[in-house]
Amino acid sequence: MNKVAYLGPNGTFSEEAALKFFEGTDTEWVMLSSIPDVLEAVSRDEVDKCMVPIENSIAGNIHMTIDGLLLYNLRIEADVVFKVSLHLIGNPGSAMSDIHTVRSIMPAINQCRRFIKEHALKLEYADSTAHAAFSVKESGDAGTAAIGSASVAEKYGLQILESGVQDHSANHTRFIVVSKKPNEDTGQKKTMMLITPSEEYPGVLSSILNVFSALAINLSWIESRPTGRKLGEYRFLIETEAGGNEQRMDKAIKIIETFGHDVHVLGSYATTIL
Ligand SMILES: O=C(O)C(=O)C[C@]1(C(=O)O)C=C[C@@H](O)C=C1
Repeated sequence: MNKVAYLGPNGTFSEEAALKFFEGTDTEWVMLSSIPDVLEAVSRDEVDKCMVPIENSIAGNIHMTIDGLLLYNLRIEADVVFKVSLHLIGNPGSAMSDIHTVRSIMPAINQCRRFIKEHALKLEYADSTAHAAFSVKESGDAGTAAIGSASVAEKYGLQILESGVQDHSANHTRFIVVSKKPNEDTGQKKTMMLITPSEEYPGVLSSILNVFSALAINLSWIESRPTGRKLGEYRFLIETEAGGNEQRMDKAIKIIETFGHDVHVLGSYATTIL
């Protein structure tokens, strides 16, 4: 049996995605109240794995997940694409015209910037969409609404005041399944690695990217994060569309290492579209 953590309380998108992805497996669930807490639970061996959001098609990368992955030196076992539809949800009896404040987790707020601006709503941040919905319910406040899923509205007895409030109707969040151990699975299609340049010099990133291009390895994702040592000094997370067990990946890593850069593979995995 696997012990799997995700962002709670009941009704988050993380919960919906995790229940669907692990459906039919023998799983014990652990709900935690923030994304950093979920990743920390894996690092402390309190759970075997977790499922966390890493990127959204409207709002972009979720840095608290990326930074937690790096902080705790965790591995990626799988990635999972999940369709997200966001709604403005308020207390029973409240109307759209009553709402002056909107509450949710930052990535969800960032997916709805246009709607929030149009209605000149004040922002309040919560640790999850479900926590925002729960606190709106608990307060009974008619002027504050949450941004969350249709199922969380139903779960907490709230009403949908406006549906589909995200900036674009097509909206997907990519989740990753994270553990402490490297993935032994042979069905690997993508590889995530952290590349830390030996030093800063003009063209350092292009020297790395050229290696993948020369070996015809497509990149599916790239993110730069500060090393924290000095302003302007970065390390790069690069995801390739090639499995870690492919010869061309082995070759790419060896060449990049001969440049003196550090290459750390976070995992090799396949994408599931839920
Ligand atoms: O708050 C939730 O419901 C979550 O599962 C987190 C989260 C996120 O942080 O991206 C997950 C999917 C959606 O993009 C909105 C919120």
